[in-house]
Amino acid sequence: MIATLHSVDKTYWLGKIALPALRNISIGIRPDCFTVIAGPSGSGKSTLLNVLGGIDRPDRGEVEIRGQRLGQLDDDALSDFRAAHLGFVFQNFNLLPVLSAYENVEYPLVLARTDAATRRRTTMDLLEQVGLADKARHLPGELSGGQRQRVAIARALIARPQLVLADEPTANLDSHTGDSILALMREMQREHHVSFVFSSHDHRLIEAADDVIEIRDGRIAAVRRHRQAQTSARAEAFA
Ligand SMILES: Nc1ncnc2c1ncn2[C@@H]1O[C@H](COP(=O)(O)OP(=O)(O)OP(=O)(O)O)[C@@H](O)[C@H]1O
Repeated sequence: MIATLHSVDKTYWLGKIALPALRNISIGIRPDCFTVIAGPSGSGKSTLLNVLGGIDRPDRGEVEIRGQRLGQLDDDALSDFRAAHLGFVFQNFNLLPVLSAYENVEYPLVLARTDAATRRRTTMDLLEQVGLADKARHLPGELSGGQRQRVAIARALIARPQLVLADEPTANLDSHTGDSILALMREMQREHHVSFVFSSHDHRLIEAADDVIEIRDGRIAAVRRHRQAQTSARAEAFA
């Protein structure tokens, strides 16, 4: 498993009123797979992704990514860990409005102090892969929703993460654009050999997934694994 949650609880408090969002969640995310966290509105999908991605800390239990227990990291170390190993895609794209498409994609490499020649090559390469090489100089405000999400996907992949987390990435797109974003994410997942984990109630995303983790009222309702992980299939081929 590339990531695991062990007995995770998370409760929000509104004054003295407890709102349990995750209750005793234990799951494993397989490497090289496309996993969907599915469930109705309010079931805890976003909370689960935030805890998995180290954006929020659980009240109880442990999150482990590539053997690193996130609970053992202080806030600075956790933020460095996220930058080095995780990519994020959000439903509202979260691009920096004053930076061009190129600069938005390049930004994580600037933070990582990658040299200029590598930055340029990697950024242009990814913009090409997401079909936006000709829009490199455009600001997010000059791009369509689908194009903005393509920029966000390129940005999520640029630091070569092993795990990309996407919170309802097609929710703000029409169904045709959503389909093309889904196809792009699938292609990128296979090409870059990363694991993608999405939250969604979009049935097309759920059908396209290797693994579906269903969540209801903060609890795991079902786990369906549709495809043998590529890594284990490869391992068997060499056995
Ligand atoms: N910051 C917060 N403060 C208080 N309660 C919260 C907060 N964030 C989420 N919740 C509550 O926790 C529960 C789970 O919310 P969460 O956003 O994880 O669900 P979701 O499945 O992602 O929903 P949606 O599909 O509508 O985005 C809900 O009852 C929600 O009201």
